[in-house]
Amino acid sequence: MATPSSGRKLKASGRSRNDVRSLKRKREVDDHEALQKRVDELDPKAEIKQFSDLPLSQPTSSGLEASRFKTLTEIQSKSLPLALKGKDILGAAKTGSGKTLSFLVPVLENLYRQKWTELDGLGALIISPTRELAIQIFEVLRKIGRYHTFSAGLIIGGRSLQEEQERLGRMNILVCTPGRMLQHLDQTAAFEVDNLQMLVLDEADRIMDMGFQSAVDAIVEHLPKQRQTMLFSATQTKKVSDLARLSLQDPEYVSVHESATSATPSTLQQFYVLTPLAEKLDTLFSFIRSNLKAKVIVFLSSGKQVRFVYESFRHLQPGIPLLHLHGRQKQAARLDITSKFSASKNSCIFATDVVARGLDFPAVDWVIQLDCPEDADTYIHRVGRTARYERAGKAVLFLDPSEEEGMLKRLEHKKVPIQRTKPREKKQQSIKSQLQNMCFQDPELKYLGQKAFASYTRSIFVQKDKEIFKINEYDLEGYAASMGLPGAPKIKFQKGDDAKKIKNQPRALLSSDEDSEGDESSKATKKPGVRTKYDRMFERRNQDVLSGHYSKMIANGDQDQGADAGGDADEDNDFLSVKRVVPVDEHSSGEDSDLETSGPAAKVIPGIGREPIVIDSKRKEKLLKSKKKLLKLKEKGTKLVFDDEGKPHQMYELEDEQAFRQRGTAESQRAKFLEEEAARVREADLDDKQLAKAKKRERREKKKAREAAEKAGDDEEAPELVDDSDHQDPMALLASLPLADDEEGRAPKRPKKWFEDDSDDEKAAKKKGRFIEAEDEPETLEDLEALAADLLE
Ligand SMILES: Nc1ncnc2c1ncn2[C@@H]1O[C@H](COP(=O)(O)OP(=O)(O)OP(=O)(O)O)[C@@H](O)[C@H]1O
Repeated sequence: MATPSSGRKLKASGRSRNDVRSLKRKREVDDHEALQKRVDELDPKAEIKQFSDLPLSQPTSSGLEASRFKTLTEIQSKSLPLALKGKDILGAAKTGSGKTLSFLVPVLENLYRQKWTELDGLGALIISPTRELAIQIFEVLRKIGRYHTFSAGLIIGGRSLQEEQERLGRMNILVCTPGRMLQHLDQTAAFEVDNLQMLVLDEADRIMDMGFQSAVDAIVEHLPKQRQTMLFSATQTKKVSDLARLSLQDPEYVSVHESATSATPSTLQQFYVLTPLAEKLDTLFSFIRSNLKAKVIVFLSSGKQVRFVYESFRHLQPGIPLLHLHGRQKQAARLDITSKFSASKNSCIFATDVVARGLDFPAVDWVIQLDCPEDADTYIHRVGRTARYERAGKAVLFLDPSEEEGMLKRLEHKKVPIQRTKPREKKQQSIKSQLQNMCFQDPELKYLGQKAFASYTRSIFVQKDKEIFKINEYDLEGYAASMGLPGAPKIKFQKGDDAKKIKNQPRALLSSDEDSEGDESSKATKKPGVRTKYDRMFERRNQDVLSGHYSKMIANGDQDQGADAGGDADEDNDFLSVKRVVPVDEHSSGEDSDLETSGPAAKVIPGIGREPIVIDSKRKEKLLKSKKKLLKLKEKGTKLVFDDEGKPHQMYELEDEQAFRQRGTAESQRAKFLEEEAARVREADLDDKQLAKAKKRERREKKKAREAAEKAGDDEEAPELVDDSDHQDPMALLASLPLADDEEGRAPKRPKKWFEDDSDDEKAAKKKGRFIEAEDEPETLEDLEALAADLLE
């Protein structure tokens, strides 16, 4: 391709525009042919040291030069000649050793040599496991590819699908995350991949593992089989099944640390400290306090752990800027945080494994692994955030005594040199009481702590390597206390969960809104209720990591029911939950009463079922004093019966088994019970019948008397038939009312509406019929006798 300077020279010589164009084209053709020839002649085993010695196009060479890349790293020197020749590559090299250029340079070059244009569609697809890494790769591509005319795009979600769809059709090179890419392949009609020449998987072992398995397999299904495929990772494997899944053809395995004595950079110093679970927050805080001028990354096992440690340490103000990063933050916030950390000279970032792979933060001094990594590979990637590209760096792994033996064995097996160190006694300080205080005063922090505790315990429980992670050997009570919690929350475990599968699940599957800090389900289920000043406060304070937790706490008040539904379904997947045992009167006296201390004007109505209600204004107080309102909030009560001594009992209680057996076998007791009950029913039946008979007789007599009075035309005397005592007795009064068949007492007939059918009339007639039947139906022998006597009369 002609550079701007060559164009100016040609113009100056006075040739016509067409001449210039055809000359330019010829030169390009010559360039391409010469370049192809150089590549064909390139010895793949040649030890090339400089980029300038490689057969590279002018735009790529210029881009590398402008980015100040001159000398090749070992992995680049070994893999680039092969990759430029179009070979499939399995590349393995230590963290920070320059793998990114090992695949980006061939991507640019191989498309360039094929004279790829916009009309040719997608030529290369680069897949990364995380958004941050995809962004980073894209940035490097932009830097070294700045003189090329290819169009390149970043497909990582976080913006509207439609927006991405519109641009997708025009892209030559795409950097993407698996989930989003698959979404486009399935949904974007104009997106053609039939022409694809190259597929690259960065952090390939991670992309090929369980969490991404189905997405990656589905993506590969869409791609043409005839292509160049390159896999890179610091922990690359030669798993045959993976190679088959990606249909690699005679891949070249390029490994630069297989023969090395260590799998980690030689400039990295690695230590571990034995610190029981209950002391590790103290040790971490003491460490941070002693390294205020350093740039530190602290790895934790879950987003909730990250949030709790970040939030509580922030309150303790250790004297160094604190940041936190996890997969559930909004994309913009994540970008902001990564760039803040990159730019900072001294700061401490608490993070999940979302930053463990590939991220190239400059000049990180320390990598602390507060929670033990799930395996040695994760360890290697985490420590790889420091000591990058020949720089020095230090890493400390915190190990519970129960984890020591198992983890050291795994690290040794992976050629990780690590030595024990001890925290300085003098510098060790305890933050336990401060955390207790904070949790007591701040229910949100306590809630966050409980969630963090649960997620930590869960992460231990679901770990596959039981030689390292022995759940019963951790001092969980002590850990809860060290977090400032009033007790270890009860955790309900569900067996059969696969740690890696859950952990590695693409976010799109974990939550429908992969960017949202909170989860959709809780949004959807949140009922409109009384907005308290705390609600308003948290809406304003949406920068605070706790606000999401507060709203969940409110939305998911039935924690104590052990339900945990809706609340944290996003991350917990509901295979375990915090299960607080709340005594009946706890709200009034125990734990949650500290809600009261969180606002001077706030009151808490305790013990009305699911959650305390914070009242912050007189109007609301009045509102809630209404019995009707309270009844709505109340759970349905349980019916109790009281014995002679006034003790409450459930309606149905199981009696003492021994006493039951003493009374005979169940069968005999049943027979006896049936017999007794039958006798009782017979007796009651008799009484009922007699009563009914007496009433009927009375009614008949009254009717007769009334009829007699009517006949005599002496209507005024009729009421006299109802004596005084009858007025007191509602039954008697009812009996004096006109009967249903009595014309006078009948309600005036309603005019029939047009849309009415006759069924109502029929029903009424039937009803009437039944009523008359019931009135006159003889039930007993005495009834029949009375009826006969009536007839005879
Ligand atoms: N040839 C080179 N000359 C100078 N610097 C280089 C060269 N290659 C890479 N680097 C620099 O080295 C650092 C690490 O490179 P890169 O991120 O590619 O490492 P990596 O092997 O992919 O690491 P990880 O395994 O952690 O993903 C980057 O800052 C990059 O700019």
